[in-house]
Amino acid sequence: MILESREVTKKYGSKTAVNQVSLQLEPGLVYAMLGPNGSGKTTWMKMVAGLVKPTNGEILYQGTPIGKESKKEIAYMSTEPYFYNWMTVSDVGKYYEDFFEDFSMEKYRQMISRMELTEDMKAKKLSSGMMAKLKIAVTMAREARLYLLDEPLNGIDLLARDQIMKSILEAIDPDVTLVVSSHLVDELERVADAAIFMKDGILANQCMVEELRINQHKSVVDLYREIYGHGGEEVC
Ligand SMILES: Nc1ncnc2c1ncn2[C@@H]1O[C@H](COP(=O)(O)OP(=O)(O)OP(=O)(O)O)[C@@H](O)[C@H]1O
Repeated sequence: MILESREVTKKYGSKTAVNQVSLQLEPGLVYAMLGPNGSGKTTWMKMVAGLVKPTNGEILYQGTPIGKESKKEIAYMSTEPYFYNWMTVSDVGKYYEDFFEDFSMEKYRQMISRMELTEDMKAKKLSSGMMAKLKIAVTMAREARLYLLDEPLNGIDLLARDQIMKSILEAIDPDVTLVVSSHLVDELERVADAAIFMKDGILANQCMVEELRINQHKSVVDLYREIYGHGGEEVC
């Protein structure tokens, strides 16, 4: 196990964004984190990244509470804007290199070229899809053990999405863990080993994609429809 979330709760005033979420992540697996808007995906990821403190419960990274050390090995890509307008793609790499010991400039250059970006492009002139690609490139250029990608496919066109997911998967070692949130359920299903379903801050369901297919003859999309369409009583 690489990460354990033990009855983790986050409250913002009277709003409970994440409600007693207990789950375990195994090394080498790709997790699809699914759920409608406001179901708590981002809040949970931010807590794992050490950016938001749980109100209750604890998160253990390799058996130790998350903190300064875990931040060195957990790479988080947020949905929020990242870069200063004046930066070029090359400046973004240098900026990250200064921040993260595990940042590999070589890996960054490879990711940039796969994303069809060039080093002299200015951040302020990038389209939203190109900006999304740059965020992925800079995040995946870290040699982390756990990557949390919050909606990485947002703003990226249909044909580029498959290529980008492929680049993300190729950028990691086989024992590395990836958690990807997205509303593009069927696209994530194609690459995910496991699915985590969040609903109103609660962990509504969790399953292995292959087991779901073999044992219940269902796809992740089918289960998604059951959980969010009819109350979520099904357990996989
Ligand atoms: N800083 C904050 N202050 C107050 N409420 C917040 C804050 N951040 C999140 N929330 C609330 O917590 C709930 C969960 O939000 P969160 O962003 O984690 O959901 P999400 O599943 O990532 O949604 P989306 O798919 O829209 O990104 C929402 O009701 C949201 O309004």
